[in-house]
Amino acid sequence: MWRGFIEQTQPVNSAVAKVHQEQGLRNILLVDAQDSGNNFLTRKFCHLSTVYQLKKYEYPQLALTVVKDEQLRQVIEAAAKDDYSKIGEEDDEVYKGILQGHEARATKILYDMRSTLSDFLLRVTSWLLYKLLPRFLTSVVAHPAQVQMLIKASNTGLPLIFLPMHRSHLDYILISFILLNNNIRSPLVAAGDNLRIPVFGWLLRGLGAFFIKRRMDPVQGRRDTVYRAVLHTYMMACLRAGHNIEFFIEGGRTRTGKACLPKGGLLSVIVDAYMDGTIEDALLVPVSVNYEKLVDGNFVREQLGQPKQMETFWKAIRSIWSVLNSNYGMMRIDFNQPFSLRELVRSFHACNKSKLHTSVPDSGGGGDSPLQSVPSENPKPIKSLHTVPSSASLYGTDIMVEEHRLIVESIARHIVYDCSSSTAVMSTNAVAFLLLNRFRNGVIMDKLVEAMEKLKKDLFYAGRDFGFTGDMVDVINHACDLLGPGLVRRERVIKSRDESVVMVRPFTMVPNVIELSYYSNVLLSHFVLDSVVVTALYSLLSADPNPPAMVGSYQVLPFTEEQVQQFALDLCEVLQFEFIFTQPCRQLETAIEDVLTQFRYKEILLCSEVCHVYSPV
Ligand SMILES: CCCCCCCCCCCCCCCC(=O)SCCNC(=O)CCNC(=O)[C@H](O)C(C)(C)COP(=O)(O)OP(=O)(O)OC[C@H]1O[C@@H](n2cnc3c(N)ncnc32)[C@H](O)[C@@H]1OP(=O)(O)O
Repeated sequence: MWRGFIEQTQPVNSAVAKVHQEQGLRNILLVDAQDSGNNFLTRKFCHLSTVYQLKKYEYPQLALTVVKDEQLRQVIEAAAKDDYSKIGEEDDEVYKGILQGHEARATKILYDMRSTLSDFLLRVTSWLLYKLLPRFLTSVVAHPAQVQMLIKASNTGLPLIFLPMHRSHLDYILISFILLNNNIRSPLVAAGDNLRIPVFGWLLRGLGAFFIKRRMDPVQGRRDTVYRAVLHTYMMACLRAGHNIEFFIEGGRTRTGKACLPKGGLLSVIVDAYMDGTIEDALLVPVSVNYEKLVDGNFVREQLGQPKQMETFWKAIRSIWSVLNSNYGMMRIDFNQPFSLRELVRSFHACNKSKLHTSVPDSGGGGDSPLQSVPSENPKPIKSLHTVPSSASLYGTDIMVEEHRLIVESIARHIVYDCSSSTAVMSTNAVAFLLLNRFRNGVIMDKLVEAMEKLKKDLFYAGRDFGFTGDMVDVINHACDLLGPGLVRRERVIKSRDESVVMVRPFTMVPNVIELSYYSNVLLSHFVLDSVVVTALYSLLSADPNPPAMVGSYQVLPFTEEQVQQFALDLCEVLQFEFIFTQPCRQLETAIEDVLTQFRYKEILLCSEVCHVYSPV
């Protein structure tokens, strides 16, 4: 029901509010009317008064500065000379014509790209969002301490570079909304130019979007140097002018629920800006976002191989209308500890010096992965995971040194790893994970409750945060309601004459499983290395023709820990384009050793002097 224009300050759902209180979180959709002063009007129109009182920032428009940039001019001239030399004619008029063509193109690229961020538009949109968001989200939850940390970071005067995981179109809206309402300068956000659609494109541009091509060089093998130079110069100018910047390092929304491998193009510009002294430092802020229910529908069509549908004005209107009339539960946003770019680069230099001496060159020509950027304690040949190298900077003409590429890639991977391991686990993630991986044939409610408690405990000890608390039966029912009867069904089954139990089952048709696994995959980052080690153990076991000897209820495994470790490393190499297994500043070998130690601690594996013994459970 439309809530009218008299403004709501009471929790929409008091049970939800209680959960937030317990976890020390804050629903940012609620405005404390008491803070707005005692005036009747400011209490009644607290949203209006909130947006009115926001800190005013200047958002300089930079198109003119960029057009006049000397380095950009040089790239344009170089491109014109290149084209002119291909014609093979000596005629100044022809050259002038080509040059003008390139200049006109650069100007058009720039005007299509630039943001027109406006303080007024931000305030109006913020007010509108206070009205609209509660219609389809029960809460948008952030940690006040994290917001305070951002305010402190923003007070340093350094540019903040927000690097969120991308799950939904709501991500960037809510990030800007939170920043704005906490008096932090709103960022310029890199948007794919597929979003430059009528009306919405204009609106997004005014709210901070700058539009980029999703593929730098649409024609394979031909570098679009002019485009690259415009983008590079524009971003440099933005940093110089004190703008904060945001971009989705994964390059698009995840279709599977698991983190995508990062893209280095825009990040390389930020690193360049520090390296060439344009900025003295920048604070990189990884941001994790998660939704109880995904607002953008599902990606099943695309997962089944059908092409992505283009964004259009009418499609956007239809989606907004359908979103406004549904319930998507809670959205959770976590701002992680900002990294100083200067510190990152310094520590990379320090670590990498010794690493470059200890590592063995990769035969595939891919260079060394930053996965091994910290040198081993006992220098031994390090297994290198292949990466696809870039040989030139985004600027298009500079040759990029290998170390620069490694720094960018290492930072990018670190950010994605941090974001995915600090993503709060929602009720829907936990329920989908258990139903798909443990109880595909269904499970009675009591057993599911037990499994949820155990999962929660395991994740808690591993340092994961949750988007749910309270009675587990309620949590499961809430998750099942949100997932909907198309994915999970609950039915009462007769257990004995006068006893019936609730059975929870996932639908196991392919499209339903794909959709459910989107929710479940949020937990992949937590289990992936364990799974690799277990797969290594089983593979070694099944490769042995003799049945394993038994000692009591334990099987004796005829191989050493080193063999398991080596096999696990090989598996990681196979899966390197699917997962980031550990932080780049940590050795993969160490991470695998830690998994084995955990297995011994949990008595999944027992260790004897000659071999390993493991419980078949
Ligand atoms: C009040 C509230 C208001 C609320 C309301 C606010 C809303 C207001 C905002 C709306 C905003 C919408 C936001 C939508 C969300 C998206 O649209 S997400 C999609 C768009 N964003 C992104 O993709 C960002 C991340 N992507 C990148 O950085 C990509 O690299 C690029 C720049 C798009 C290029 O991608 P690509 O063409 O696939 O090429 P890629 O392989 O990455 O490399 C390109 C070049 O980068 C350089 N490069 C790549 N890797 C490296 C490396 N490791 N080291 C150095 N250089 C490197 C090289 O020069 C490379 O060229 P080559 O050497 O390969 O020739």
